[in-house]
Amino acid sequence: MRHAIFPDHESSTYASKTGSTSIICFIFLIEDTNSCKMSSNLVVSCIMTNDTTVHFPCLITDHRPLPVHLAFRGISVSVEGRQILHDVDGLVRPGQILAVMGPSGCGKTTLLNTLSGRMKLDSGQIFLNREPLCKRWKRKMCYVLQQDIFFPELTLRQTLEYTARLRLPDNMGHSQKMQYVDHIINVLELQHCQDTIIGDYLKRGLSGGEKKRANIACELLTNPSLMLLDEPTSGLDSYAAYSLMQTLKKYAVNEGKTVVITLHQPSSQIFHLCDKLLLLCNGQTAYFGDTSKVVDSFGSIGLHIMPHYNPADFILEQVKSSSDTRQRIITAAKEHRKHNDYPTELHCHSCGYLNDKLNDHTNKLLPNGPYPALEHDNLNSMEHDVRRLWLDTHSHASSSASSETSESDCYFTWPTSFWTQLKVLSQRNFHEARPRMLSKLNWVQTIGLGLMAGLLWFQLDRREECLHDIQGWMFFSTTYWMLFAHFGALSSFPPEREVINKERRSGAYRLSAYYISKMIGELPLTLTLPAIYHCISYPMLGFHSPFVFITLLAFLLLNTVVAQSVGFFIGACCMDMQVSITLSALYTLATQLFGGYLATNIPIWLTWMRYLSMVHYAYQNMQIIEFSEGQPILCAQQSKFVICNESDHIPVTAILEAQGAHLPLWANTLVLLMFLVVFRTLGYVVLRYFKNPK
Ligand SMILES: Nc1ncnc2c1ncn2[C@@H]1O[C@H](COP(=O)(O)OP(=O)(O)OP(=O)(O)O)[C@@H](O)[C@H]1O
Repeated sequence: MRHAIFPDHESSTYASKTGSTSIICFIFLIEDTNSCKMSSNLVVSCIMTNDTTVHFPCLITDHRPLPVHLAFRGISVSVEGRQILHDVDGLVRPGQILAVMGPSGCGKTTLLNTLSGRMKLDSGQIFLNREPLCKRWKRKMCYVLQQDIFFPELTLRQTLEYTARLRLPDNMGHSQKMQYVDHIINVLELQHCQDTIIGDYLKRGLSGGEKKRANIACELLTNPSLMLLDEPTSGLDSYAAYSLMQTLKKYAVNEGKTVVITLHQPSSQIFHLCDKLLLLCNGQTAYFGDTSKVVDSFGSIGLHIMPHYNPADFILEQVKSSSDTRQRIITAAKEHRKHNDYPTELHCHSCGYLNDKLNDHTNKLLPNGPYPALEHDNLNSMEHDVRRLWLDTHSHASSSASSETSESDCYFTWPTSFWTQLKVLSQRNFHEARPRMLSKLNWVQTIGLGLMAGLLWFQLDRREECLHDIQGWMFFSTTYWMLFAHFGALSSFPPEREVINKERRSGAYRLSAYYISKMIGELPLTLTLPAIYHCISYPMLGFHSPFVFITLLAFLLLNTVVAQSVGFFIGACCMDMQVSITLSALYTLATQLFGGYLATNIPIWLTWMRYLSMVHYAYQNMQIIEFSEGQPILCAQQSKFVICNESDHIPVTAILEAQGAHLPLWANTLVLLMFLVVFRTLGYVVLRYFKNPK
């Protein structure tokens, strides 16, 4: 182990060679400032490997490219009582690509889910640099899903910038984060499409291959040490697939990344880019070892490849052929485990590294740390290097790892503070929701409707004959904006939920920060259109005081925000859009029916339903404001109000009593605010405790 101090960490490349062995350098920034500035000192810890030149971008303390040595052994996983993986082993080192291959349904994705900590093991062990997999390691790994999940309206660059601001730590300056975005764009050769929107099936944006690269770029931003990629080449043409794999290979080698990738039917070029191969057959290991040796290994059991045949196609055909052949292959793979060339780390199935208390005790007695099995093995030079690497990174990874390590013991911190998350997510929410919520069509609809309502109820007199029309405008306005906000929230949630779940799974931010930022980011957008509508239609109706104008607007907006909260809650509860639409239709229709305008003589046993109607409270308050201010409502000659026998005008109380029981202004306002708080809180609780992505 050698250390060197470099005065200038802006230099992004460090390469050195000593004789035939080159040096991989892990750059650790000793923080003497809040951000990665020119004056900061760098400690470069150099560890011998037989790798080649290494290139590092300017990185940050928390995100130093800690190399990861991934070993898993005896992995068995069941889903719903069915065993998917049986006793699967594997090992991959920094700078290497491990390809997981096998026929469809053999358990490739399940294995990646397991390695990423998203699925529980029945038995087996997963170690990263000798530490059992735990939540803290999630920060050091990325999982690129098969599906490309993004906000379609954002450009590639905006997507990457928001991801960088959210997932890179606060002690990294903004310009550094942007520099890092540039670096990743260059690495993945995405310069030409960085200002193109991601797009979806409605609006064209990035091509399929560019989306795949964008997906990988988002994950690379966190500078993960371990990359898990689920079929990144599927759906790409052979050139795009090869080019992507080449980029990944270059990146893995240059930056010391450990890569595990599932592949369906790779070309022979892609196949040979992978260093290690784990071939699965019905969840069992059919081969694990060097990719270059698989054909020989199959040859040794009588399965010979024809000349010029793609080895990937050949081995897949063999594991899909007769059950006899499959059994032969699986038996040979089991036999291979006993050979000397099988990785030493995978030999011992029953002993743990750090979980095993006995080992732990022994380790304290051993000067070289907790890995007795290696001590006695005949290690080749690579094994020595790896062991040294393990011992070293182990000391950086966890100083407390000498005791039993469990999920709960692992120290986990968010990459950014709550306030950073709140700020960035609010901006992103605003940015992402603006084209959707303030679309041209929505503007046309709002202005058109405002004019229509204004013309329909134009300059109404304040007479009993017009009372029903004034109430009609109020009821229509509250109901329309209730429906608009409610269904808007409902339809925005399902597509967004996918992105949020993906980001939450990778531990990018707190749910609370997301939830509050959604309210903050979307609030101005939610309020804009109803405010425009009100500004157009109410003056046409008969503007009589600025106070009434503003107060009516306030209640219309409060009603809109409350309706949006109920929409979020139902959207959060229902994974199925059809179910949420049905529930929402029932609720909003009931809200209208019991609002107090369409039906005034509600059967006694159903009157309690009106208290569940948010429109009821907003409508009541609007009437209180409208009819208690300005000119009184004059009685008709044949008035239905008893009070008109004694007076020439109708007081507000008489108007409200005609609709049944009513509450004072403050009580209606309080109930509306309670609706707001209760439904927002319930939405959070559902997302937090019932829809928590694993
Ligand atoms: N949640 C689940 N419930 C029930 N069965 C499941 C579940 N997840 C996976 N399986 C089953 O486990 C097996 C392995 O699935 P997995 O997705 O890991 O396969 P795969 O090798 O990745 O397939 P493909 O190459 O088609 O993506 C399949 O038979 C699948 O039906």
